[in-house]
Amino acid sequence: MIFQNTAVSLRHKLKAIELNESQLILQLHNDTLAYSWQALQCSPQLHKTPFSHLIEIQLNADDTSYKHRFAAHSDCQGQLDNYWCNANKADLVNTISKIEALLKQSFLSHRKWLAIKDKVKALAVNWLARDLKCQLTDDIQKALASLKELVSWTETDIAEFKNSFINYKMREYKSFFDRLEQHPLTEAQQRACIIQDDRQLLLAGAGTGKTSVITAKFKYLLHTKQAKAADLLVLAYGSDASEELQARLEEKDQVMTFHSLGKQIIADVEGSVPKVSELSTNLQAKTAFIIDTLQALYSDDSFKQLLIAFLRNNFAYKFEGELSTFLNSPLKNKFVQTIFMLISLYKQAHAIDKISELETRFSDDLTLLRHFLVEYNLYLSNENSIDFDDMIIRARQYTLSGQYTPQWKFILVDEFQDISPMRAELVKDLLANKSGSQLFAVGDDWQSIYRFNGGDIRYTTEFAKHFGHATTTQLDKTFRYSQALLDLSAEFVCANPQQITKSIQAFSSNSLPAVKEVFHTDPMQGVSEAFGYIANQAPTNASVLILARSHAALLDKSTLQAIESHYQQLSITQMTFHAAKGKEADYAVLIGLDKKSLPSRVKSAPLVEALLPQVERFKDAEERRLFYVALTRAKKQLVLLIPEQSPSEFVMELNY
Ligand SMILES: Nc1ncnc2c1ncn2[C@@H]1O[C@H](COP(=O)(O)OP(=O)(O)OP(=O)(O)O)[C@@H](O)[C@H]1O
Repeated sequence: MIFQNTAVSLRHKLKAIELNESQLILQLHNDTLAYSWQALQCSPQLHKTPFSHLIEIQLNADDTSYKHRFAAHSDCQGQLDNYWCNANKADLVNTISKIEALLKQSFLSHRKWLAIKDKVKALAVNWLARDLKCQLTDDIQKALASLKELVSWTETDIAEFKNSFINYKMREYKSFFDRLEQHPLTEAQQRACIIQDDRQLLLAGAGTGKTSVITAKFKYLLHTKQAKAADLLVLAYGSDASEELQARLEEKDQVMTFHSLGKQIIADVEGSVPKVSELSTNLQAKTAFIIDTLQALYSDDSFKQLLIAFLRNNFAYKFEGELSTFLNSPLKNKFVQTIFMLISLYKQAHAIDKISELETRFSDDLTLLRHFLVEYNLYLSNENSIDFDDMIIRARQYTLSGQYTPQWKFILVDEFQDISPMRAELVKDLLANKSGSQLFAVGDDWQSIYRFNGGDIRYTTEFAKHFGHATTTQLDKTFRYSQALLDLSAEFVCANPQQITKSIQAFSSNSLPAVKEVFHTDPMQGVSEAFGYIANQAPTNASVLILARSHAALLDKSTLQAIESHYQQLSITQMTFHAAKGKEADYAVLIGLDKKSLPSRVKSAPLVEALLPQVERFKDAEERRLFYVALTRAKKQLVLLIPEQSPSEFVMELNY
């Protein structure tokens, strides 16, 4: 079809335009330009000017538009649109149907939406810039209606769409979610399984079923064929949690601690499982190493001065006699422990480039520490071994250098509130080196209690800042204890305004008061009164956890044995507040609740403090969370042994 220029003027460089199925041909006086319809960003547009027309052509290849003066035949625009639509409709219809399929197929993750948004934007430029002056076929009209809707989606529309997707999947997989665990999953638990954003944080409180959700999500991803077992990695904080998760999943190899993950990555690259140094596991070996190092270096006067200053500043120890005097003092063990802690923290801080900022403030202590580090590294290399920090450090190096290529599409991390910077960086590296991989972090900022091991609560409270755009949801029911215990423990922990507010309800009611107070003037009298009370009302085989802030505050072995043999109908275990994380029992008996012991204000060496994550502004923030952990272990009743003379300020603050 040819449209001749209807005006004759030198300003009109176009003689005619020719349209056929495949091309638009512009005949100029001295040239011919041919464009395939697909090369045109949108249908050429005729603009009416006072004396003529302009035909405007926009090429896909660049963003400039080309305009030619041309006096048009009246039907020219309709035909231009018609040819362009016919040639480009397959792209529109196919892209829109792919987008629709993508939206239905899996959860609308942030990355997926960004990709869809880009496509929608490009199509809108092509198709929606102006009304097309031709008859549109049904399939084009349908696709354009979808395009118009997608292009106008606001954040609220996206949220609504995601919500209806989740509701649809909850209906579709109802019987799966009902039968997955011993109990049907709650709506919040199901939602956490279905949501599959690139970065997802599930915030929970104590006893809200975090472990149930991790295992359920793992099984859901497999069941819905979004993942094969090899695509999934579950990371647990410690070996207890890892074993519990392994026990609940068939695909046991997919569950690891951070250390076993590091070990596996190293073994993969190096071809053999690395040997773990005895200095990491054996206290005697540690002590011998420190003594040997001290004896070897003590004759160096500068080392001696650094050591004397370190002991004075950190332990108020005055070096008066020989090295042997110090080595026979009770401080020796604490010194061994501190140096090993410093070696570990130094390595962790070094791995994330955090040492330089401490150089000036801790110049002497760092110099002393480096003496130990040199010897330590020599020891490990002679032994051809690594320590626990190396497992993560080396795994990161191999991942960053490309020697190791992670295969996991879905990384699920338990106890996220206690993740340390080095571990968080390893997770980031694994995600960055597997395109499209997703992170599901499950944590409870109210139970973050491992700062002394490098745990940094800010990875949870500022999750998106560290990991990028994220969907955060909460578990809203606790299955462990009554509303009364829930209220008092939540109020206590949230006295710190930095803790994230959560709305949690108790799943079941309990006829017993939340707390039984046992006031005492003598701790032993308190213990026997507490057990008398429990034995009176508890059914046979009721479980009891005796909990204390420190090992020193726990019952001595003979007292515990005496209680166990007196109350054989009860199943009694004792542990520290820290060790109780993740545990539950019918009754929790909290002991050692005196002013001096709780909150603990034991100070670490200043360099240790500086190497650990920043201290929170709120006073005793971590101690408060630790007490919250202890308060939330009891299913039936919490028994508080309160010294009449000097009760802990934490106990006085409880509102029941
Ligand atoms: N949907 C549910 N219905 C009934 N009980 C449930 C449900 N989900 C979990 N539970 C039960 O709740 C209890 C607590 O679960 P779990 O140990 O996973 O909690 P948690 O959030 O890890 O607790 P914590 O942080 O205190 O260790 C368990 O006994 C578990 O079986």
